[in-house]
Amino acid sequence: MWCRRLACLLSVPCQRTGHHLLRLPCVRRTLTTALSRWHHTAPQSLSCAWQLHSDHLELRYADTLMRFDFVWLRDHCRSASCYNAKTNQRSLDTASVDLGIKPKAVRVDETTLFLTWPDGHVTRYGLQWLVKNSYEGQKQQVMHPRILWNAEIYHQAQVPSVDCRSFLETDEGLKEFLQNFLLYGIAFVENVTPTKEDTQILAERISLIRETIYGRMWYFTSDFSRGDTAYTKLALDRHTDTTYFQEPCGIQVFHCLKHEGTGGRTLLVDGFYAAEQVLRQAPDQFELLSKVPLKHEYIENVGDCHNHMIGVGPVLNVYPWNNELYLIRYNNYDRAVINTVPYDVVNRWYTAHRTLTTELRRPENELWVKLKPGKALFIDNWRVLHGREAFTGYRQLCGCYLTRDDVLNTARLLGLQA
Ligand SMILES: C[N+](C)(C)CCCC[C@H](N)C(=O)O
Ligand SMILES: O=C(O)CCC(=O)C(=O)O
Ligand SMILES: [Fe+2]
Repeated sequence: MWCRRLACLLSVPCQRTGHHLLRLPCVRRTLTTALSRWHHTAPQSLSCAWQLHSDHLELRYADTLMRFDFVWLRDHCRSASCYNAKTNQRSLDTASVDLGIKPKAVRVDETTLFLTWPDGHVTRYGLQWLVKNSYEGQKQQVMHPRILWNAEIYHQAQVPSVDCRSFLETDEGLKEFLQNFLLYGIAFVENVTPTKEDTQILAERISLIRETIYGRMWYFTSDFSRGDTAYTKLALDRHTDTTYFQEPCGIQVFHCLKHEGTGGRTLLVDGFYAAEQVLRQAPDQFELLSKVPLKHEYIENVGDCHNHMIGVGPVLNVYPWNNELYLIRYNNYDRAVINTVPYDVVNRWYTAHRTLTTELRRPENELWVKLKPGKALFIDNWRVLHGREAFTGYRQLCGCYLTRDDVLNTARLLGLQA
C-alpha cells in the first residue's frame, strides 16, 4: 500500500507490481473452474473478457481488471437521450434509475460493451473509454505528473526562464512556461517591465487574479502597513501562504520592483520532495500528517485593517483514490491552537511535524534566488514553500495570487496534463 502511495508522489506512473501478480493466477483459476461464466471477444484472445455477477459487471481489458456497479453503468450512459454531447452534460435524471437495476443482456465486441436494460434502452461503452474512466484505471494514474526536486536536481535540470514577449505573444512560450510550472512548481518570466501594471498583464495571461484581503495586485515594502511579518525587514522561514483560507491560494506571483540594500534573497523548497522523504522514512508519520486536521489563523488589527480568517485542513492533502499528494499547508507562524485532536495524537503529530520540518530544512533542499526587477517568479503555493532572508534598505515587491483552477484550465487548453 505504501509502495503505491510512494509511486504516486513521483512523476512516473505507479508500478502495478502487486496487483498484476495477484491478478493473473486468479483469472486462470476462474477460467478453469467457471469457464462457462467468462465470455471472451475471441476464443484465442484474452484481450477482453467479462462476467456478469449478481451485483456488478466484471470486465478485463488492456491488462486492467475492472468492476462496474450497475447503477453506475446506467448513470454514465452516453446515448443521445442520456447525455448531451454538445454541452458534455448529463441529461439523464439519476434519481429516476432503479437502484436495483441489472442489465437484461450484455454483449462485447472488439471495441465496445453493449448493455440492454430491462426497459429496452441500450447503452454502449467504448472499452478504451472504460479503462480510462474506471476506478481501477484511475487509481493507476497520477493526476499531476511532477518532477520532485532538491537544489541539485533543480539546477541540473537547467529549466529555462521564458522571455516576457514569448510568454505574452506566443502559445509556445506560454506552453513551455506552464509545462515547467506544472513539473517543478516554480517558473520564471524574464525581461518584464518592472511595474505593477506589467506584472498584472503577465498574471492575466494565465489566470484570473484571486482577490484577497491583501487586494488584487498587491505591492508592499517593510512599512508594517499590515499586521504581518511579511511587511517588515525580518527573515521569514519557509512557509506556504494563506494556510488560514479554507482553500489556500493556488499560485503566488512575486516581482521585485526595487531593492537598494543587502540581503532579501528568496528561499524556495519543494514541499512534495520533503514529504516524499517522510513517506520513505516513516510512512505512519506521513499518514498522520495527512489525517490530522489543523487550524491556521490570521488575526489582524492594524490601522483600518481588521481581519480574522480561519482555515482547517491537514498539513498533507492526498487524493483518497490513489494517495497522490496535491496540497501542503505549512506555516508555523500562522498555525493556530491545536484543539482538533486529543493529547496522545498531538504528541505523535509533533513527532511527524518534526520529521517533515527536518526534511524541509535540509540545506541541500534549499533553492536560493535573488529576485531582481524584470524577473517575475510564479510559485505553486500548494506545493513549493517560500521564505526570505532578512534585508536592509528599501525593497519593493509586487505580485498577486492566482486561482488555481484557472491556471490549470489554461494549461489543459494548451494540451498539457494538469
Ligand atoms: C503576499 N502578501 C504580502 C500579500 C501577503 C503575505 C501574507 C502573509 C501571511 N502570513 C501568509 O503567509 O499568508
Ligand atoms: O518578502 C518576501 O520576499 C516574501 C514575503 C512573503 O512571504 C510573502 O509576501 O508572502
Ligand atoms: Fe509568504
